[in-house]
Parts: sequence; structure tokens; C-alpha cells
Amino acid sequence: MVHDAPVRPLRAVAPAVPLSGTHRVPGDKSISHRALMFGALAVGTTEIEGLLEGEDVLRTAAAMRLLGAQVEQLGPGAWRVAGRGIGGLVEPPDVLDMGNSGTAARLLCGLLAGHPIFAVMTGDASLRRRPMLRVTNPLSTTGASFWAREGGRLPLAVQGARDPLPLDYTLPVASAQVKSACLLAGLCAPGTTRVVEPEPTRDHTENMLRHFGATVRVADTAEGRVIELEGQPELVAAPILVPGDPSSAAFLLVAALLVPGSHLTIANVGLNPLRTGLLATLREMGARLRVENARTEGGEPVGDLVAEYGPLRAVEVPPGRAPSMIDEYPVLAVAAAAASGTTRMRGLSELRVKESDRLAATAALLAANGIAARIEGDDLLVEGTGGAIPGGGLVATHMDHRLAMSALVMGLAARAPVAVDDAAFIETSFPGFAALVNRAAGGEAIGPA
Ligand SMILES: O=C(O)C1=C[C@@H](OP(=O)(O)O)[C@@H](O)[C@H](O)C1
Ligand SMILES: C=C(OP(=O)(O)O)C(=O)O
Repeated sequence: MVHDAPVRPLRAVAPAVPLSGTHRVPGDKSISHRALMFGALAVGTTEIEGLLEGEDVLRTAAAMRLLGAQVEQLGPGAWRVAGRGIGGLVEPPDVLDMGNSGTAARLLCGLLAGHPIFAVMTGDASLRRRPMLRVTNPLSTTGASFWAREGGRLPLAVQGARDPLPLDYTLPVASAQVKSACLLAGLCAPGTTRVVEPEPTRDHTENMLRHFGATVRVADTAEGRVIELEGQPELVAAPILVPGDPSSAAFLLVAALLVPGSHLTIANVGLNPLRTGLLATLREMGARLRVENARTEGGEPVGDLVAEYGPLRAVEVPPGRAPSMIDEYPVLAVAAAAASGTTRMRGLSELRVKESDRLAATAALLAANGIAARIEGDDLLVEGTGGAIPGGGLVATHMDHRLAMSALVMGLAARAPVAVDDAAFIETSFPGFAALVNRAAGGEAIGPA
């Protein structure tokens, strides 16, 4: 697993030829975690196709096994989960190590809260720094007890509730992880669990709950988006088709927009409207970008993204768009570095509590490569060059896959190579990233530093 793996420095250089061809990115990380968890809670056998076999998701698979579900890989991306039914998880005989994954850790807190079992959870140094009170506080109202380090940080122990109570919780910040943790706990409680989110966030949990037969109601009100789940349903196993991850496609997409002459297609990308804020922003910047073969597969909108090199202009990104592109800001900042004018991305406080402090680390990534960037409150401002990026920097990635990939994308479009101190964490979400970029570039654009 990555945090025991040796450090892997890489560097990216401008490719000799433009990026081209048709490519596929690995399966969606958010949907993959949920597929394994809901599969474990369902009655019957869930067949999954296109599962992301990245470290984060493999941690969820390992945790589901420790909780008594049978989880097997049948072939590349093809997995089978024999579930135990709601309330049927067993006490794990060992510590649940969620590695680098905030989604796995937080959703699992919800799932454990509703089962009368004792469990201990930990993670790598990055995950052990991330705030967990945002889930343990609401989940405690179900009757579950949590013990954690200062600030609610991992490792933590949980004693799930014997007779869990339903939740009625208004999220203070827009977070699909917190919403999902509450809904997972609500599955085990009688009656209606109600969650209110200030801004709509990705709704893969709601979609998958319905797909497995639960009753979920969603209404937009003056309070925000209200989600109601009827507790203690019987979840019935159902096949799941995982689309390509739009958050992974983002790296290839921005690379194509920035490397002169590029024209490429990324096939089979998930286009859930609560995930497409980056596409809207890049279009406003003038990107040559279109969706082909728009269709619905496995209950999620999917399409092929076609991107072409071209000039970009600066924009102001409104704070309300953050939930629909929360993981894409570092690579958007790279696009903004090449755009003409100053881009302002507003309302990015949540970036401070990701795998790293992504607000500070993105500004540092840009500065190390000759781009003026500054943080004003919760906003990031990037002064674009309107053309080539100087590059030449060594970027500190702080155990953060998205910073590593963003820096390498920058190197593809920069005058001087860009190096990263450690690319090992790319394995958490995008195994094969460098090889895929090199295939699109027709040669070794990303290689050992
Ligand atoms: O629910 C999910 O699958 C995710 C939600 C987001 O986190 P927050 O809920 O903390 O915003 C996102 O950053 C993360 O990569 C995946
Ligand atoms: C924030 C991310 O993931 P997580 O919160 O699951 O660690 C991410 O993948 O960018």
C-alpha cells in the first residue's frame, strides 16, 4: 500500500508531439467506494463493472471484508460483493486502515455508527491530520459513541448503536462525505433520516440507495436541499456499472487544452451534473471542449469528452460552484496559469482540509513554476501568462495525488521541466496516470526525475 511504498519522484517535460487519440480513465472513485459499501449492506450478490482499482478503493474493499462481506475480484474492474444485509456487519477482528482516503473513512463512520459493534479506524499521516468531528458529531446523535484524538482526528474508535436513532441534521458546510455518512447511519435506524445541505453536493449515495431499492426523497427548499431516507429498508443487490472518473479525466483534459496542437477524446466519462463544474468553468474560459455520445449508463449520465488546444482567458469562479468541482481546483489553477488575465476562484475554504492544505499547496505549486498566485481570504488568484508557463520547479506534493498530477500536467505545457517530490500517491485515484499521458503523447513526457 502506498504509504509504505518508497518515494517516487517524477518529472514532466513538454512532449515532442501534441497529445492525441482516444483514451479511457479509470472508474469513478466516489461511485466505487459506494458500490462496495452498498454491496456489503445489500441482500444478495452485487456485480460491479469498471471499479476503480486504486489504493483508496482497495482500502474500502479490505474494510468490507473485515466487516464480514465477501468481496472478490473476478477480472480487471470486475468485482463481486456478497452482502450481509443492513445491520448484518460483524465486528472487525483488526484495525480498519483507510490509508489516504477521506471518503472511505467518513462513509465508514456512518456505516459503523448503525451497527452494534466496536471498531478502530486509522489511516496514513495525511488522513490522520484530517478533521473527523464533522461526521462524528452528527453521528453521535444516533446513539453511537466515538473516541478520537484531539480535534476528532484518527485513529478513532467507535461503538455503534444497538438501537440507532434517525438523524435530522443540517450540514454546516457542503460535503457529500458528511451527507453520505448520515444517510448510511440512517439506513440502520427506524423512521426518517433527514439531511439538509447548504449547496447540492454529488448525489451518488442517493442514486445508489434508490438503485438498491431504498426510498429517498429530495426537495429544494429555502433551507437548502433536503434529503429524506426511509430507514431500515431491505437493500437488494443490483448490478453497478462505474463510469470513468471526471475528476481523473480533468488532468488529461487540461493537458490537451494547454499542449499546443493537441486534440484528444476521453471516452466514457461520468457527467453527473453535480460533478461538472470544471467543464462549465473551462467553457467560460473559452476552452474548445465538447461532449459526444451523451447517454445514461447504470443510472448516471455518461459521455465522451473531446478537447482541443486553444487560448484560454481568465474568469471568476463563483463560490457556489465549489461542490461540483471541489477536487478540480489544483488542475484548474494550472489552466489559469496559461490563460490571459487574472483568474479568481472564490470560496475555497474546504480545500484546506483535503489530503493536504490544497489552497496553500496549489499557490506554492504555481509560485515554484514562475506563476504569480496569491490567497486572499478563501480565494485563490492566479495571474495567467496568456501563453507558455515558465516551469522549472520542484513541487512538494504533501501526500496528495491531485497536487502531483496537477504539477505533472503543468510540466507538459511549461518551457522547463516540472518535477514532483513524490508521485506514489497518484496510485490512490489514478493508477497508470503517467503511462496514459505517455500514450497520448506518443513518447515519454512523464518519467523518473
Ligand atoms: O463523497 C465523495 O465521494 C467525495 C466528496 C468530496 O469531499 P467532501 O465531502 O469533503 O467535500 C470530494 O472532495 C471527495 O474527493 C469525494
Ligand atoms: C479529496 C479527495 O478524496 P478523499 O477526501 O476521499 O481523500 C480527492 O480525491 O481529491
